[in-house]
Amino acid sequence: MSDVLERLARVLEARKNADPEKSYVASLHAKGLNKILEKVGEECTETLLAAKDAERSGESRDLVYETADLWFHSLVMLSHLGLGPDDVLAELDRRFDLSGLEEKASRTR
Ligand SMILES: N=c1c2ncn([C@@H]3O[C@H](COP(=O)(O)OP(=O)(O)OP(=O)(O)O)[C@@H](O)[C@H]3O)c2ncn1[C@@H]1O[C@H](COP(=O)(O)O)[C@@H](O)[C@H]1O
Repeated sequence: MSDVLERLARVLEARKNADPEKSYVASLHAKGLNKILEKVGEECTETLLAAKDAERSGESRDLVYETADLWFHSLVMLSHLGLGPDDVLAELDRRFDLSGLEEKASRTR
């Protein structure tokens, strides 16, 4: 799996102290949590609409694009609150371990 989340998280962290006139991420931090949540909500709605379109048309490019926007703005939200992708990945990892799926898969190999 790519390390893009880690690299992006480092950039987002650095943008907390950047000039809001020069950086989109810094401008979101400067506007505050409500603006960031508004963007997460917008991108969520756009993702749902793109998923319905993808089902109808069989074309998934817009869905991938909107999902990237949603993930990106979710990462900005986490960063604003002192969290990062590692926190979410650790939670997913914990749930995966709990499910025992990995162990079951290795038994059938
Ligand atoms: N991955 C992204 C990324 N994805 C989406 N966006 C921006 O998110 C916005 C999407 O919101 P909309 O589609 O609603 O566009 P908009 O109407 O311009 O937005 P608003 O005026 O409503 O806020 C656009 O301005 C996109 O440019 C991103 N902006 C930045 N990044 C990454 O963040 C890094 C830092 O960005 P800067 O802070 O701009 O340097 C970059 O190097 C990129 O890697």
